[in-house]
Amino acid sequence: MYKSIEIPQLELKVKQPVGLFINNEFVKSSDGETIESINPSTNKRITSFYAASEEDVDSAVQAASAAYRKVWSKTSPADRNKLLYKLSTLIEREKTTLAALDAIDAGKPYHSNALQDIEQVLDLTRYFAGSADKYTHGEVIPLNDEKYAYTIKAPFGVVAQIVPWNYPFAMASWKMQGALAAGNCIIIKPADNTSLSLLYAAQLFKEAGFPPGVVNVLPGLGNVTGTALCKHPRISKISFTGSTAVGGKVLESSGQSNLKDVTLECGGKSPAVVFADCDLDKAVEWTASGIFYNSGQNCTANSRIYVQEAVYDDFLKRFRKHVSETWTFGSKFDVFDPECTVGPVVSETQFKRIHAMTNAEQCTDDDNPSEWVKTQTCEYPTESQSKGFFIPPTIFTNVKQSSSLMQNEIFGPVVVVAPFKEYDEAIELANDSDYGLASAVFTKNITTAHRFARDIQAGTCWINSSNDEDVTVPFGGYKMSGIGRELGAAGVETYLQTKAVHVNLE
Ligand SMILES: NC(=O)C1=CN([C@@H]2O[C@H](COP(=O)(O)OP(=O)(O)OC[C@H]3O[C@@H](n4cnc5c(N)ncnc54)[C@H](O)[C@@H]3O)[C@@H](O)[C@H]2O)C=CC1
Ligand code: BAL
Repeated sequence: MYKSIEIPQLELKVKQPVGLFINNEFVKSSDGETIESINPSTNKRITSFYAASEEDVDSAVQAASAAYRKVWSKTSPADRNKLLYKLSTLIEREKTTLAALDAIDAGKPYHSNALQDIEQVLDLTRYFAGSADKYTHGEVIPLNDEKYAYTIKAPFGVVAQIVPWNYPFAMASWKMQGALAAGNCIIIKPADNTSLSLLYAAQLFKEAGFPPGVVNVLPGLGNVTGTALCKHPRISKISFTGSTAVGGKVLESSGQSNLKDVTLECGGKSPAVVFADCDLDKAVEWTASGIFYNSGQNCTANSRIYVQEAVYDDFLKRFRKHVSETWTFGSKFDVFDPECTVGPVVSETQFKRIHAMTNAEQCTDDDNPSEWVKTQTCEYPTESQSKGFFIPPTIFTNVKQSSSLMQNEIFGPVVVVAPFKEYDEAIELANDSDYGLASAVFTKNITTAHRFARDIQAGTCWINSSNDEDVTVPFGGYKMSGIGRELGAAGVETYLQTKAVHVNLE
């Protein structure tokens, strides 16, 4: 159930679990199916691991249901606090390995990105440890002299969680730690192309003292393991992060099975609006990191930048220069090189998808590809330099608002920059999207800033920053970007249902 993975850049030898984690044990899948993990920096195989079948999903549900009934529903918030806190100390001990696994599996630059993910996981594990006895209270509601009511916040019991590949261990932790703090047992499916860090972390939950069956990790394919989780009648809640298309399928499966509660965190096409009165250099820095961090594979990436006409040319000049100097593959095409700030995209599928979108291979009547102006701030690596999925930071201008580049989520290091004249036009352009996840505004005018925050149709608005997250602040989307919120108090509350108790003293 373990394989050895060597990471020579850190002189690290990892004893990697490769089984399904059910009842605190790593086991083979019932049908013996496996998945290969590929290193996107090299396009070479790392290892393979077991993939859960429908039967395995059922075994995990049985394990989680039994654990909930016999043990976990009887634990106190204080016990859950202690277990989560202990978990945080183990994650801290294993920080290097967890970050290194995400670096080789997802192509994350180790120094500037993968380590930051684990720092965030540490913050949120401590935060949710402290939340276990704070966001789980009901309330008392006085009715009349003889009657009152109170509410109990009750966990769902068994919840399923499906996470994507852009922040493998961090996205899992956003969901797991909150659900556990609220008192649920969980079955979590990592993305099939980035399962290693979560499998490694599974053993830390056991070491921390979580009883068997409380945490189950089922790697597997979306249309097998994911579908079986979405349709299972004994799972009461599902939380999903990934594409809007699959988010729709999760909702559909819930409707066709048992109306399980659904939280969705889906795609985005987040605008950044740069007013002429802002600090232009700071706006350049924030919007560049807001699109090129994690190679643009962020649901909140500011992939559309609208700049007020008076500073449009100046912004573009400074933006191109800053990106070419700061956002780089590094000379070694190695995510462990401290110079590397732009890693490869996660897979060959994503590489080809982004290539097709940016080379007008999927154009509609609304596109104007012959007029697009495209700047790449560096070259693709040659075959001898790297066989990895590196895509140069790419800046488009002269793109119509209705164009696919402007409307569709690209999920790569690709940004479109366009001019606007006045506030009303800016807000209209910014809101012209099916998505509504995040937004950013750059201005020194306090009225403009807060007007924008009021008018923008998005779950997050950054004033004079971008893609700035904090585990205490709720996160989620308007429109087709999702349903519900994660992180902050919402990260626990979303895993609780309310029971009303009516008391009659007559
Ligand atoms: N909002 C976000 O953070 C993310 C957005 N995306 C968007 O989706 C595009 C495609 O990426 P994909 O890997 O195809 O995302 P995806 O939505 O297919 O994958 C996300 C997760 O859902 C699972 N899944 C896939 N099909 C499923 C199904 N039928 N039922 C249940 N679970 C299923 C996958 O195994 C994975 O764990 C990206 O280019 C990007 O635009 C992708 C990943 C994360
Ligand atoms: N930064 C975590 C959520 C996302 O952007 O995909």
